[in-house]
Amino acid sequence: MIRIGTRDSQLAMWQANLVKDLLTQNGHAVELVPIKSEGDIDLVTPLYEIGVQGIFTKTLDIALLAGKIDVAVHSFKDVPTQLPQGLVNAAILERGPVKDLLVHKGSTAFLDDPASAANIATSSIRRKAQWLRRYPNHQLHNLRGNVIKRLEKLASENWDAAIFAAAGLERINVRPATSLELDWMIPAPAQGAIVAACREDNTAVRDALAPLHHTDTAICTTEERGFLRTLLGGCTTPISAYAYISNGEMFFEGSLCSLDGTRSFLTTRRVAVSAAAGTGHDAALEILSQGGDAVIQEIRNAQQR
Ligand SMILES: NCc1[nH]cc(CCC(=O)O)c1CC(=O)O
Repeated sequence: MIRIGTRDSQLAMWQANLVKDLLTQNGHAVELVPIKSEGDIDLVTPLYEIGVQGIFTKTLDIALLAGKIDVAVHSFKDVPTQLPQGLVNAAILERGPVKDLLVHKGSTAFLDDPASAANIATSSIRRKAQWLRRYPNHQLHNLRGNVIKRLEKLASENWDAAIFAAAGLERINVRPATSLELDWMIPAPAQGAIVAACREDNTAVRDALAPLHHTDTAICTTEERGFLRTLLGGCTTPISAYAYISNGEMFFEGSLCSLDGTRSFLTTRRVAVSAAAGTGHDAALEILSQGGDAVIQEIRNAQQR
């Protein structure tokens, strides 16, 4: 029996059920194990020694390390670039919707006029920075919680719109008709991809997960996360990256924005898939050498306050 741990948000359940269905189709016996909260899990080893990071992923990672579950399913964009010791990303599933969406309330006139005023909700500093760069006069508001809570909050507030990952809304079938894709906004590294992690030494589960691995998605998200790792590491950051593969080539774009959106760096790469490894790292070094290092220092200082 393969035990898949899942948190109880609708998106987490959807993702865990996808992995369950795929494993079941391959003849495995699978059960879902609800993981309540960090407080419920007793562990002898202190967290800082395990090296678990990642606000959305650590509860499941701890359950994996404690042997309470065999598989943890995560939104790959929530997974720190530095994995806890003893765990592996055994399968990176084929990517779903990648882009960010604007959920609005019927009117989007404020999008066409750069001098317009509007109230836009998002707690992501990546989305804030890119938005302010394009619409410097708009007012941004914090909006936290799971997808359903955020949609409810948007409806109850006097805001014009809020920004969501397309994957989060479309997978659980709650994308409102009043929404549009932000084709100009570069997504978070690994947005729209799902990863199934397990213990490094659990060869039976690694073998079971191997057929779920999607090579092109893995190549692209590895470079996106490499870009993030070289620039800053695992914190939430105004760092975006997106890569896709077409006709044997990988097209990569990565950007870094200052928190207020006034300065931004963009770099693009086009490489043969066979030479993709290191593209994200290389792109990050270019941005650092062109003045991005000063922006990164500002972000670090702001996060220490
Ligand atoms: N930050 C939380 C989070 N982690 C993954 C998703 C959506 C699914 C995905 O991008 O894979 C979301 C919600 C959002 O950003 O709106």
